[in-house]
Formats: sequence, structure tokens, C-alpha cells
Amino acid sequence: MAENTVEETRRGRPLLEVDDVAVHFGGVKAVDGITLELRAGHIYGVLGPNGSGKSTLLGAMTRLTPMTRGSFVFEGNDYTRRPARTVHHMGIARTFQTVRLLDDRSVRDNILLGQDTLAKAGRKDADARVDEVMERVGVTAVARMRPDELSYGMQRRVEFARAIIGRPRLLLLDEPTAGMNSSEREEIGALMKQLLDEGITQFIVEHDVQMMVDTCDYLFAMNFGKLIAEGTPAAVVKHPAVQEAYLGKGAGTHA
Ligand SMILES: Nc1ncnc2c1ncn2[C@@H]1O[C@H](COP(=O)(O)OP(=O)(O)OP(=O)(O)O)[C@@H](O)[C@H]1O
Repeated sequence: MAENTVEETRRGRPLLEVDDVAVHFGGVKAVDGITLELRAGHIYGVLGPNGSGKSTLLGAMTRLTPMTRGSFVFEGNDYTRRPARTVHHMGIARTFQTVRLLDDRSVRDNILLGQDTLAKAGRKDADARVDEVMERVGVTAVARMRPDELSYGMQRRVEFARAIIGRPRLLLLDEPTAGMNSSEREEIGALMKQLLDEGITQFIVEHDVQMMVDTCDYLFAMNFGKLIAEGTPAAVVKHPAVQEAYLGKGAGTHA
């Protein structure tokens, strides 16, 4: 992706405002006062070493993980106290760190599970929508197969389809390329850019620094539950605090 300036990234309508969010587990300050803003029309990434709080932040954003303090505002609506299931209905979808698909159902049926918001639209509309989404993510040919018959890369695609069938404006991705080879990773990066072109802003937690630099146009870096840097990918990976915390001395691009 062409390198955006910070000013370019700050254009666009505010989508998600995260204000002073903290998640403490007893004495463990997994997330400890994160304030950030996501604007529509970008792919954002979060870097950070193991245990820095990335997944916990994602869990709090979807309201699955209870917060200690702070607030979330999505498209102008404060959803800090809303239950997790209503977050999905607001237009925020997510994928999980490990693939969560039902192996006793077909690919098509798994994707349909993500479209509860379309339930009232009726079966005919749902059928048309699932066909459209399967085509878009490239799983039409395996629609009748079960997830456990597919490669890991294809299972990830099915997860993407399930997440976007309800037409989210924000998609949260927890390590979408974990366990993939480099060509599968490139495919997922290309798919993310395609979804961006279709109006889905994305927020991705990922260990593969090179993939983040290639795919994201704005990065945040975390350590010990706090933000330590943010800005263009090039600036963030070079930031001394990030080098110190995440890349380590002489580390490569895949931490
Ligand atoms: N449910 C929980 N109960 C207690 N501690 C937790 C819980 N979930 C996470 N933690 C702790 O919170 C800290 C942040 O964990 P988190 O999984 O958010 O980090 P992460 O940056 O996503 O790590 P990774 O890159 O390894 O997935 C860690 O110290 C972790 O052990």
C-alpha cells in the first residue's frame, strides 16, 4: 500500500473512538489506559510483543472482555455498557486468533451463521447474500465441503466471509495469518485490501511485521498494556521504543 502521511490517515469520518480503556485481571494490567481513534477507510494494525495486551484490547472493543475503565464510541454512539451481541448489530465484526468454524456443517452454513442481522430479510435474500460473499472471498467452489476438509488458508477465508456477511463497517482481525505460509499470507493481505475498497475499515492484530507494513496504512504499537508509538508503518517500526520493546536487537521482520 502506498505510504500515507499521518495527515491523510486522519482524514475521513471518525469510526471508533477509544478513550482511556483499561482491562485489569487482578494485578495484571493487560490494557492500561489506551486512547486511540480509527477513521473510516483505512487498515490499522497493532504491533506488540507477546503479552502486551493486543488481544485483550480487541476483546474489550467487542465487549466480550469486561473493562476496568474507559469508553468506546462507534459512529457517534457510546457502546461502553452494551452487551457483546449488540456490538455485532452496530456494525463491528471480528475474527478470532484460532479459527472457530463448525466442522459438522458445510462452508455455506458456517457463513450463514454470521448473518443473524439479515435473518429478518428472509431466506431468499440470505441465499443471494451468501453467494455474493462466498464469491468475493473465493470459497464458492468449496461451498458444500466441511471446514475440516479445507486448508488452513481456506478456513480463514470462510471466517472472513462469516464476519463480513452482515455488512460490518469495522472488521477486527486477531492474527488472521497465524499458521499460514507466505503465499497464503499474501492472499489474505490482498483480500483485506479488497475489503477496504468495498468500504470495510479494518483493525488487525498480527505478529508478522512485514505483513503489517505491506498491508496497513497506520500502525499502533503496544507494550505492557500501553501505546508506545503510532503513525505510518515506516515510522512506527523505526521508532526507538518499538525497536526496544518488540523487535529486539538484530531481530528479523517476523517476531
Ligand atoms: N483472562 C485472563 N486472565 C488473566 N490474565 C489474562 C487474561 N487474558 C490475558 N491475560 C494477561 O494479560 C496480558 C495481555 O495478554 P494478551 O493476550 O492481551 O496479549 P497479546 O499482546 O495479545 O499477546 P499475544 O501476542 O501472545 O497474543 C498477559 O499478561 C496475559 O497473561
